[in-house]
Amino acid sequence: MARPRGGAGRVIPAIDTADPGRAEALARTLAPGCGAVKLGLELFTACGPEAVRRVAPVAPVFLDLKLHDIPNTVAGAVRSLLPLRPAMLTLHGAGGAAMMGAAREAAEAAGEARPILLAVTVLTSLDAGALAETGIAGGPVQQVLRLARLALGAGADGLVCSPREVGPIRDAFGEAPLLVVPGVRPAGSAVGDQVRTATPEEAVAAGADWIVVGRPITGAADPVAALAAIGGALA
Ligand SMILES: O=c1ccn([C@@H]2O[C@H](COP(=O)(O)O)[C@@H](O)[C@H]2O)c(=O)[nH]1
Repeated sequence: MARPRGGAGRVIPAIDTADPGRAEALARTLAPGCGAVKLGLELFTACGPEAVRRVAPVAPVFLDLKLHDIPNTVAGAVRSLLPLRPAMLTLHGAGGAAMMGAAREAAEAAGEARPILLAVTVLTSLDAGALAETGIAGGPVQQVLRLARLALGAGADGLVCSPREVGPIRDAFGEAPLLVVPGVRPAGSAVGDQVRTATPEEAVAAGADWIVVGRPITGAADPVAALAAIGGALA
């Protein structure tokens, strides 16, 4: 999947539902106005690979399963997912270099069709206090940069981070890493459980390649119009 040049191609709607019919229908209506669609844990735990098979013919799939286990197990999970031909796949950077290296090695078996491997850094729902409760002092930016270095050194193609860390990552690592950014909220929309947020325009201006937007699109009265309004305002 090529790096987007701007506009609607930068937007990845997060389709969080347990209903595969709704997922497929949303993907069909949103696909012409976006770069890919994101399917995650809610759909996959409800319906498994079949849900991905239904959506994959409609739009490139960012499969956000956030794999996090011992290296052998994660490598096996990546091998099992390859037949679904996801365009992008996530694993947790906190799983460590050996785990991410094993995932990369397993993904290589797909050759040209290898999914983009993205390391999730610090979840966008965590602030400094919540992160400290997990034993990590120093705040999100420091931890994101630490995990970014580890992940990029271990073979990840890019990172998932909040809009707040995009600038520091670009300063530290330049243009090479692909940056996929959730925690994005159009001005005036409900933040919900997201904590480290910014607007779509702010995220892209900071250097995000793709932005992930879920509920502000899927919960809108007119999801196509909501997506178009976001994509249309982006550089
Ligand atoms: O740090 C992360 C990593 C992944 N996500 C996922 O992105 C979407 C965001 O949905 P919204 O409705 O726009 O909040 C969701 O699927 C998360 O699992 C994230 O938010 N933060």
